[in-house]
Amino acid sequence: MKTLPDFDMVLFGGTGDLAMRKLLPALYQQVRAGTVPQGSRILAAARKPLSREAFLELAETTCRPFLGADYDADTWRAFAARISYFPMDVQAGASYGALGAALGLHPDRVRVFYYSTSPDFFATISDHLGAAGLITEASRVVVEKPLGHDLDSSREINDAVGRHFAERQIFRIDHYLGKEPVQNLLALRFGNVLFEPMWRREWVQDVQITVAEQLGVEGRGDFYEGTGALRDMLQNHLLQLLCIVAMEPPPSSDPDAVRDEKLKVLRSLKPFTPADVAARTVRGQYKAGAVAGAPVAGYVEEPGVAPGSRTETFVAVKAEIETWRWAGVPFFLRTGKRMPEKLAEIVINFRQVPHAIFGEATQGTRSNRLIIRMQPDESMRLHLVAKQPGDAMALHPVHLNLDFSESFRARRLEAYERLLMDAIRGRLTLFVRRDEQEAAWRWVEPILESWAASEDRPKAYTAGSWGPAASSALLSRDGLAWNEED
Ligand SMILES: NC(=O)C1=CN([C@@H]2O[C@H](COP(=O)(O)OP(=O)(O)OC[C@H]3O[C@@H](n4cnc5c(N)ncnc54)[C@H](OP(=O)(O)O)[C@@H]3O)[C@@H](O)[C@H]2O)C=CC1
Ligand SMILES: O=C1O[C@H](COP(=O)(O)O)[C@@H](O)[C@H](O)[C@H]1O
Repeated sequence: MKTLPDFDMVLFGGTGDLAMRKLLPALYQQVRAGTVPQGSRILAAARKPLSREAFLELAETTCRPFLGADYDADTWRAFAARISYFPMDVQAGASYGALGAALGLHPDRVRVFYYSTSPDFFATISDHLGAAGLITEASRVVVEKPLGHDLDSSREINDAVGRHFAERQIFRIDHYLGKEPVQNLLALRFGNVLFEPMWRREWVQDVQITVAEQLGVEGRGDFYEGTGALRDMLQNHLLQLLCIVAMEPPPSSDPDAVRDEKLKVLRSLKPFTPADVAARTVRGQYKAGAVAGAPVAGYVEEPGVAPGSRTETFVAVKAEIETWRWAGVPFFLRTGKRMPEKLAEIVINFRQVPHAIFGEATQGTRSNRLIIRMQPDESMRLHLVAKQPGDAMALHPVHLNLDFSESFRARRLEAYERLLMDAIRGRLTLFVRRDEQEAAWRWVEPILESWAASEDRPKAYTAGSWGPAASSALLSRDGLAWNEED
């Protein structure tokens, strides 16, 4: 892998869940891969009044389980040597002095500010960085999702960040875009001629996107209460996946060429009327149950969750794209916490053969579908039927493995690892542009408004199930069912 340019990365929220589970492990992996130049530095900042040594101890203990067999003490030492820690309140302008002194004057050196804190701080941090003169031409800022809680608040944050950083310096991260199978889907669609003629309403019956988690809110109840599954997952991750499936071939892989096409998809999504919200969305909230054989509490019993909370932990939506390519093809999206398994997949269900010369055997539900799986395993499989060896013309479901993981022995990069490296290199293709983000908010807002105005509560589902029964009904009304393929 190519070496990165010399960089300084300032990690606001350096003691937080995201930093410890994803960001520091991603940087460690790059040190291990030998791509991080000797002089590059990681400057972690958070409120806790820790010494550098205490922070490093906390980081090692917390990150180690996420590194698994890739942890080794020598590499960790080499990684830790690049880290410093700044105890500071990001709201206090005076606390940026020490950070500025450490960063020094290096106008050409890549400087990445990663905002891994609540989005409530993004404007303030940007203002203080600007006032302290810490934003150079070679600076970038990475902002986490969800950005705001609706269109207006996302605009306010984008305006505030945009007062100090040009759009080309703003990296709005959506880690689902960094997942290997998503990259591979782009390669499959735009690197081959085979699928393009079939990638349209004439041949595609429906598309299903599922992101299911076994986890609950994992101590993030306070955060989740004001967020819910629609804002936390669907507004960003699932809609970005939908864009990758549905976009027209871009003229190049240039960031704006790709993002222009995604924007067109978001702008072509059929808007929701209040009646549509009732008919085309389902929201659920888990109650006590069992996941992976262990009993788990219901959402309202989680710390930080208000009694009687109406926050949804599950959402399913039927989306429609009003273009010649996709008219009439339903895109079903669902995501939820405390589901039976961790599963993230995109299923493209192609139409069945128009005339079945082999009888019913070719009409089975298992064939003519492409499954792009991001979790738990990473794979891309085309499900077909083939003749079973032997005398009789008996057909049997088979699949072609399209990601050729056997052919490529290189280590697969974790999504955050790829995206952090892209941010350091200044590559914007896998990051979300402001207009895309706002189009996504515009589309989900009527759902949020209808839910807020409604007397109805989210439908209860037992932890460890696939969500409320209404989720299956959303598809069965079209004579369809969620994929249950292994
Ligand atoms: N966790 C996840 O899986 C994901 C998180 N995100 C987003 O990433 C961001 C961070 O999330 P997460 O790590 O979970 O949040 P946490 O609550 O775990 O961490 C928040 C971090 O912000 C720091 N912080 C809070 N207040 C201040 C302050 N006044 N001054 C300085 N530092 C402060 C905390 O420091 P201290 O510990 O010292 O108080 C802590 O390091 C959020 O925007 C979230 O929406 C996005 C996708 C996934
Ligand atoms: O962005 C988020 O994603 C995680 C799930 O990510 P995954 O890569 O593990 O599927 C989710 O748990 C979290 O609530 C959300 O903020």
